[in-house]
Amino acid sequence: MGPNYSHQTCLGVYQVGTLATFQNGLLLIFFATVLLFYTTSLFRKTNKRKIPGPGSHFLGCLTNILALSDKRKSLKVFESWCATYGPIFNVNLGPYKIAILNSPEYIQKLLGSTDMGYLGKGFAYKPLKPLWQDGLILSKGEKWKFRRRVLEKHMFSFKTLLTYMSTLNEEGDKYMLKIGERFASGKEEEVEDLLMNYTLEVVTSAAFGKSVAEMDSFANGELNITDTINRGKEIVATRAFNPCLLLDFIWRLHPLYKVERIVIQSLKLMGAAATMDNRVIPGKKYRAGIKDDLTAAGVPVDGIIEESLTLMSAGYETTASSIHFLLLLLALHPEHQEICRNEIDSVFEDVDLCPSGQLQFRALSKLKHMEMCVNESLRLLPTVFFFERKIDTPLVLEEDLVLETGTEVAFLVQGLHKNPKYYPDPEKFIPGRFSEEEIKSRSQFAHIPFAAGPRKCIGYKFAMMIMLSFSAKLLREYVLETTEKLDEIVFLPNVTMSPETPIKFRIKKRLNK
Ligand code: HEM
Repeated sequence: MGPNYSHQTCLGVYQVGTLATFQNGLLLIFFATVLLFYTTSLFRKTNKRKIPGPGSHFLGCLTNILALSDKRKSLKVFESWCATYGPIFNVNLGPYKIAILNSPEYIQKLLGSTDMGYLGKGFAYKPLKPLWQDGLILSKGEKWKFRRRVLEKHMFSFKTLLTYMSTLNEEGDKYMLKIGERFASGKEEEVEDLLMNYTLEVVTSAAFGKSVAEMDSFANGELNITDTINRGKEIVATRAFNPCLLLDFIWRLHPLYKVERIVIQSLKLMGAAATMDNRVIPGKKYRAGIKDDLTAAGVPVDGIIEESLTLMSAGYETTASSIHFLLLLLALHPEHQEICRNEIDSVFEDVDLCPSGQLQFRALSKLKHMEMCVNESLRLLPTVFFFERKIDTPLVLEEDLVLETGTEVAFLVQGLHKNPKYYPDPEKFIPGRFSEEEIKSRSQFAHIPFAAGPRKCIGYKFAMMIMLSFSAKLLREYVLETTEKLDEIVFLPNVTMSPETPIKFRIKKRLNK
């Protein structure tokens, strides 16, 4: 062997004999292959930690679609996935693979970032597009940024929010009377339709300076806003939960496709009515609405229509359902109702905070227990139970855990909100979880009923004002009771979370005021 190994280089042994050269060549190839395999597997390990989840086995796509096929059970399935799979997991819905972020730390990395690559919406919003067009919820990039800035400045600034108090008082008082009439017999009744009409009224007044009746008169009585939006919801929920129906050629064969055409026509009427100038009636003062401000900012008529439809659809039903769930939880917890009522009484009896029974903006900040109850009810029963992004910039969660560009990333809000690490005894209604100290001790990304970060709900402060002022007026006048049991109510994933059957209340006039 001696003479053949006489020439050595730093890279290895240079052979003179042919056989030796061949053998060593094989060895070299072998080692190179091992090295390549090792480094690529290392590379894979550093960049693609295996993400667990119900969709990670080879039949995942089928089992996940089947698991969600029964709408009565789907919200519970979401919750059980969140409880089982930890801070991140994959769900596989046919052509769509979705990474679910299920820990405040990971959620903060995406929602807390201002990177425009994290602000785009994913496949689940496709059914909304024909209805809401390219309004704020669906738009992205510079268009979204500009419209968001204009709407924040004109519709949701502190100064503008203050002006909504008069509508909240006026409409609130009107609906207290309607509630009194509905429940006068002492029988159990539903209240959801009244809440929907009330929030529709306050949102249209704020956004367009018009009442619902005025909007309808502009459309020559052809418009039923509630029906239009309810049918729209049915269409969106049907498509969103059946990935096949997201394919346009299949959707066109579905019976609801024809209904969608009618809903689109009706929405066009609604958008047009929202943007019409108010009739001049001597002595009548209108709110300005967003039209003039958006026009002045250079938004074209089509843009004003799409933003009007978006604000109305996004704002009224979410808020009505959130009040509905709050009333349910207060009816189930008379002890908290009573604490709220004491607090409300002291506000109503203060002539500065509530002159002539009209709640002032700063009165709302005194309703501390009420606000904790609102936050706790949004934790337990978050109306918007799901939202999603499609990322255009890689998202580094850990050194070895990176979500690539193009990944669909979703948030299952109720599952996150029931993590015992952040909310011990998560099924219980404990408003004290939202005391100032408790809030400070927890990541703000552990409570996301309005999402979070730059694309957080633009109307959340307005929604809080509506919820607080309405429930304060209600508890001042009435006592809420129910024979419902929370764990027996089936909630459906109808775009927003809705009870399968109407929730019944007994709302009695208060005797000890
Ligand atoms: C309790 C009531 C409400 C809840 C729970 C709620 C929840 C949410 C959530 C979770 C998002 C984020 C959705 C996503 O990222 O896809 C959102 C966005 C939005 N919400 Fe709300 N919302 C409420 C009330 C309102 C109100 C009163 C308005 C307006 C009048 C409104 C208008 C909007 C708009 C325009 C967006 C899109 C913001 C953007 O993408 O920049 N919402 N809302």
